[in-house]
Amino acid sequence: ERFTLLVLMAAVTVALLLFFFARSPSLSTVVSRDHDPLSSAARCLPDIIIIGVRKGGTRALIEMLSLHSGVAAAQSEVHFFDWDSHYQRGADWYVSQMPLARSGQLTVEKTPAYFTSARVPERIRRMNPDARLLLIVREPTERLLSDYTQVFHNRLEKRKRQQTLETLLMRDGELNLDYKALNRSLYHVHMRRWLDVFPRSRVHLVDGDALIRNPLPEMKEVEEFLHLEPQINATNFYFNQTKGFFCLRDRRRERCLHGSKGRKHPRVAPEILRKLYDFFHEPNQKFFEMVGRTFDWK
Ligand SMILES: Nc1ncnc2c1ncn2[C@@H]1O[C@H](COP(=O)(O)OS(=O)(=O)O)[C@@H](OP(=O)(O)O)[C@H]1O
Repeated sequence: ERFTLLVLMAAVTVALLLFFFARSPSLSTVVSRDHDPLSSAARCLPDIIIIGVRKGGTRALIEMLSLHSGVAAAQSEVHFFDWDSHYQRGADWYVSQMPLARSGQLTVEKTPAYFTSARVPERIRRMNPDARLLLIVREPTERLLSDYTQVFHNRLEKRKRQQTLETLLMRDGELNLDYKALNRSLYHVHMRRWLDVFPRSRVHLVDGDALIRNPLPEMKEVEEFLHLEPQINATNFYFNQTKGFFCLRDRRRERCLHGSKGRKHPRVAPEILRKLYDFFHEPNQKFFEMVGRTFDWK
């Protein structure tokens, strides 16, 4: 009788054990959940900052970079180093604006206004001298026209009075050097301040015109600069005929940039265009010399 009882108890125990293991996650699942990187996600200071240029393709760059599993990207422009009201809130506030990053992921934010803001390079250096900086540049006249178009649409939304490009750009038959959109395309003026503070090796230049035409080679260079495992590949991009731009694809979804990217630029009189190309020729050469590479600009 005692033997039967023992056999019965053993059978119940085995049944219970089988039932338990069938319903519970396997040991390997438990272990991997313990090490689930998501559980150790945290916000931290950015390792990478996309400093500009405005209208250079900064949104495309950060979106393309976030295709990489090793990158966590801030969604909106933080304006920490260029807006005093934000800067005064301190590093804790800055960190609170960053995305959750899993251990080993690099955090990136983009604020294109940093590039032309005089106090920013030193402020970044003080906070993180090891920050890696990405600067995406675009042919200066094209960038100026994109800048004008952006302001035009902002004013349209706010129902403000519009000004033609000619009124802003020309003064007494000459280019108006006080026009902000023109000044922002004088890359060497702004770059000087960055190179006074950061070694050239800390700043990687992305060719914004090339990124529009064919994003993959530019992104491979970015991966290399950031010492990221090569991951971004041709399947991450597809050309959208309607939009006229490359859109992005990852395991989760396909997406194009917002409609505010890729707007039609104003038609400009050929003689004004000529003036602009002539005007930018010398500053461009200075920029090329400063950064040690050339771009295929007019
Ligand atoms: N893939 C893709 N899709 C859409 N747009 C693209 C893409 N790659 C680069 N671009 C170019 O990005 C330009 C906008 O630059 P930014 O994102 O730096 O603008 S902003 O300063 O943040 O407002 C925007 O300028 P405009 O064409 O003048 O609108 C685009 O030409």
